[in-house]
Amino acid sequence: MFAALLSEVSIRTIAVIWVVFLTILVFFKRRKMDPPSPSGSWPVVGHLLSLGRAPHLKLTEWRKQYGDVYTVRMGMEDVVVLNGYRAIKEALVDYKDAFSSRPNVYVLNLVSGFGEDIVMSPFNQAYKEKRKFAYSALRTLGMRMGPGSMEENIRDEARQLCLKLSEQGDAQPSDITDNLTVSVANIICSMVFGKRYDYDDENFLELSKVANKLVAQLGSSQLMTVFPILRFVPGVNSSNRILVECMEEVHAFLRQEITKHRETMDKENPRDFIDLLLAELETQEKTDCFKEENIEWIIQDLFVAGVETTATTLRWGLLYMVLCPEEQQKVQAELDSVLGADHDVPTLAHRSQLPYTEATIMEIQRIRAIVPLAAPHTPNENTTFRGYDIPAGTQVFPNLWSANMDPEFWPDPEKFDPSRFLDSDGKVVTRPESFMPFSTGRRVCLGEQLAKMELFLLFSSLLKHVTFKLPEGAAAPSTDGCMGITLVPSRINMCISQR
Ligand code: HEM
Repeated sequence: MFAALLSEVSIRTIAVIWVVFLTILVFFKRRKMDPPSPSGSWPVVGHLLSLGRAPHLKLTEWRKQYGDVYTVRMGMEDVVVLNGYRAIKEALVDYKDAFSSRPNVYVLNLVSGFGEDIVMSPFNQAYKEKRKFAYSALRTLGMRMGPGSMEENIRDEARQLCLKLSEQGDAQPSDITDNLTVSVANIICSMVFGKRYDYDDENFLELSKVANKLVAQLGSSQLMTVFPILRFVPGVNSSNRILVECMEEVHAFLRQEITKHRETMDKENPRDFIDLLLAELETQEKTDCFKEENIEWIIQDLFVAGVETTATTLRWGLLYMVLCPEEQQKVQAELDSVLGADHDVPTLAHRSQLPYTEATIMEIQRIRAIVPLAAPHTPNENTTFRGYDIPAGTQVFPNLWSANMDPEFWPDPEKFDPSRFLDSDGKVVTRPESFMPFSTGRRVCLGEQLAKMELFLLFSSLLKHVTFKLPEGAAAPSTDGCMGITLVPSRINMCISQR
């Protein structure tokens, strides 16, 4: 009986100790902390319906309620959204080792050769070598002086563009999107292929048509980005097929150009980006990180990431110039005072003497961040950020729009006001906080310097030679824009008068 009592007591004791132990364990074990998430997530679609056609606006609005770091559900997947300058900088700069990779997203993988390029490459040794090479090639080409230099190529395009607009005349209001796209594409062609194309060159027109189709298709493949399974659904998967066909055409063209370069190149005197790539390939073969197949994908990156972005920024610029004619006049007055009666297009040396023009370009990039959610990032491994657990592979969106439009840094953010970027001496404020059109950290835009050169030379040349106006009695165009792979303004017909 004693033995039975003992065993009952000890069983009870053991049970109590076990319960206490488990309670302590549960209490002290740190609970997995997910970032907060807005209500209204539906099965299968998650928050997609609430995000609507302007996700950057909804995500920025949710910041007020859910803070700088929160989660939204995109279809069946959780996405962490970083809002505001501080959270974005902290993640992409202070935690750069954690947040510099790219997630596994089917459509993006498809158009990047499954990470063979730079933009969508996971953060690894091969990425570092591709980016290092491309960065130094752009620098090498950018530092060349005189005829054939990057600056001279851009100035040539600026002249051609102004000439084209003067030929069109000002009788009929017109939209100049296509002209801008040709100019910017030709700048990349000069840099990559060592030659520009005439506006009516058949090869060039064909390539532009395919490239535009590719970009448009990418914009309309967003449903497949969220639900990759749709690529197996007959009928619905047509966009997948079109993407593949467009890419095959682009790559066939690129292969031809690469072959021609290989046959004619002189290693000692690289003419352009392709020559530099081919020369690099020979040295890189030793490390095995940077291979033949990367070449086409890196070149494709320069076109996909470098043409629509720059042309779209210029389109927003002209839209704000017609909406704010007093700002257009201020820029033109500054250009006239510095350039005088010189009819040629400005040079980069004029930049420091044209602070208002420079500030206007910065304001255009602030008020309409054309890549409002940057490109998706992901942590390489499970990461704790601001007390939240973010598993490896989770998509992370840096909401650049929320930084550029943050009222704490930019009072009355919807007001177009270039003077925000000038200090009390009228000088341009360099590196202002909370201004991130090119993102920040390790994956910051590779073409930032080139884009800045293009924006300055093309925008100042246009305003030096031409005044843009809305047709008499026309309604003010919307500044909402439409989200594709970039935030694009609607096409607007403008009166273009020679100055
Ligand atoms: C106004 C024009 C441009 C804007 C606003 C812009 C903006 C951006 C943004 C926001 C990103 C994503 C950064 C991130 O993931 O955090 C990016 C990446 C990139 N951009 Fe640009 N871009 C522009 C022009 C260009 C040009 C002209 C080129 C090259 C010719 C270029 C090449 C790239 C590349 C290669 C990446 C990927 C960088 C990486 O993942 O390491 N961009 N750009």
